[in-house]
Amino acid sequence: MPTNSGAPIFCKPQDLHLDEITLVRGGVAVFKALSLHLKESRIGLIGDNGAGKSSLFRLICGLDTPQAGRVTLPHGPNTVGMMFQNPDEQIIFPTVEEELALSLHHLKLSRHDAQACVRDWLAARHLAHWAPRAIGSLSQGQRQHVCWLALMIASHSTLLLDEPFSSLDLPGQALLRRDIAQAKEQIIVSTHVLDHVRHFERVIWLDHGTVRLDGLGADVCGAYEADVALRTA
Ligand SMILES: Nc1ncnc2c1ncn2[C@@H]1O[C@H](COP(=O)(O)OP(=O)(O)OP(=O)(O)O)[C@@H](O)[C@H]1O
Repeated sequence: MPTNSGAPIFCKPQDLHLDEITLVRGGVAVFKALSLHLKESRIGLIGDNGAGKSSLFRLICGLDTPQAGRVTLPHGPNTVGMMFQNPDEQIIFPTVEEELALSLHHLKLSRHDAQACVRDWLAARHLAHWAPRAIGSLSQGQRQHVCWLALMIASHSTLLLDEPFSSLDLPGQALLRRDIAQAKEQIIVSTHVLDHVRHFERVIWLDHGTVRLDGLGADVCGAYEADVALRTA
């Protein structure tokens, strides 16, 4: 049974390699010979709309296959979990406990036992009342939170979070920031709100499918802000 209580234990981060990736979507080349080595525990992904952030995530988790090049995940694709920009693209079950039970499929439990595990896990996080709730009765932000819970209860090595703060209220954003800080998994966050990644050890600025800048969060976020200020002056 996975837990997230107590002090964070950082396992060895994934060592993801993208080598000379070319990806075409809708007839347009999103990436041409893109190479990245992703090994840090916390990585931010920033850039304008259409820069390629979601496309990069889709490549890493195997939803898209590159036309050329290779994505290498040392521990296999099942160790990568993704939180979609739109929770409705991710959630498939009608209740919270059923949705979270899906994340435990690797334990090969009966449906009854998996849902009991989910209820215990939620109770340990003071969220027992969420278990029976119908997904249809949740707000967009609450559904986004369910998607995050579904990732946390699973046993992935790497979590890809595509604009995970976009629908969350201020308390929800603070709680997610705390969860991200404490999580043992490698986490890559795509966001337009730079303060969520400015403190990260690494931020990658994507610009029309290329890496414009790659380095310390504070440096890369500052450079992107300066560029945006110039372009919008
Ligand atoms: N389903 C699709 N079919 C064809 N082209 C797509 C599709 N989704 C995205 N694209 C194209 O791929 C490029 C990269 O889009 P992507 O969604 O990866 O950008 P993004 O950086 O995540 O943008 P945003 O900040 O708006 O979420 C864009 O040129 C976009 O038009």
